[in-house]
Amino acid sequence: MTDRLVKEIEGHLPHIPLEIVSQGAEALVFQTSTHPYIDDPYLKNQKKYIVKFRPSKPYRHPIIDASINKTRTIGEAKFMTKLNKLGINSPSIISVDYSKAIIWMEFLGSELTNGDISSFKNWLWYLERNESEAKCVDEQVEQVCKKVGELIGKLHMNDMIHGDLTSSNIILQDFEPALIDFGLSSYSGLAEDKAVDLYVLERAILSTHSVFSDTYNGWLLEGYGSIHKQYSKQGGTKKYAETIKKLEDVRLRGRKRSMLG
Ligand SMILES: Nc1ncnc2c1ncn2[C@@H]1O[C@H](COP(=O)(O)OP(=O)(O)OP(=O)(O)O)[C@@H](O)[C@H]1O
Repeated sequence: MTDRLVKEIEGHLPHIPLEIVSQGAEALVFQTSTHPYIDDPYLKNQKKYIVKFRPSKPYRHPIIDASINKTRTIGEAKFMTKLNKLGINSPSIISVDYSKAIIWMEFLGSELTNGDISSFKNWLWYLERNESEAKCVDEQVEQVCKKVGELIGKLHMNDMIHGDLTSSNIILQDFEPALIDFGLSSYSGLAEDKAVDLYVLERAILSTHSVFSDTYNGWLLEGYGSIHKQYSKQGGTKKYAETIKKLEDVRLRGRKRSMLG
């Protein structure tokens, strides 16, 4: 991390111990042991919190830059608040400072035995590297994949689109999946948008967990379908059929694009 970024975050949060977790194009993500108020006993992890900060971009006009960061922080925080309200597994928001582009949130997940965070991706990789083939497709993996599908089903039944569904944006907390990273999220009831969300995850699974991708993707869609069945009174069965039909179109477009290079 550059000195400029260190200074910027230290200026906003003096005396708060911050440990960098990730530096993306859009945001810096830190882990901290400090809760801004009084510790909340309902949070899954005590003494461990996440601070997501969108730093200023020196190549943008400062007023436009501040406005973009503020809008994106508000967008992400609102989306998370709605998820929290609907009971769709995701980090609880602890505090948001729109003008400083900071979201303080619940830390989800734990360390795998190799020290990596228990994202869906890291867990599947861990199994692939350390366990037998049978273990990579055992009942527990099936359950987790189906739960991931159910989670996305709930999201889509509420006309919410993640926008960046990858196996690293799904964190396992005691084998219960939760969604993170809503920087590209949006709201849409269109089957096309939901199909693209599913397609992004399908492609991510194919490229990151290629050996068992067909099995994993099959289970994910089973879970996705089962939630829609549960929501049949709200039109879930019809919505599922429309989204899956669109998913076939999106896959076809993807194949055509890759054939054309
Ligand atoms: N609530 C959380 N609990 C535990 N770890 C988290 C949490 N939020 C983020 N992380 C960790 O930080 C990493 C980066 O977070 P995130 O994906 O939100 O940032 P980003 O991709 O840089 O953001 P953006 O896509 O908005 O630019 C995640 O992959 C995960 O390892």
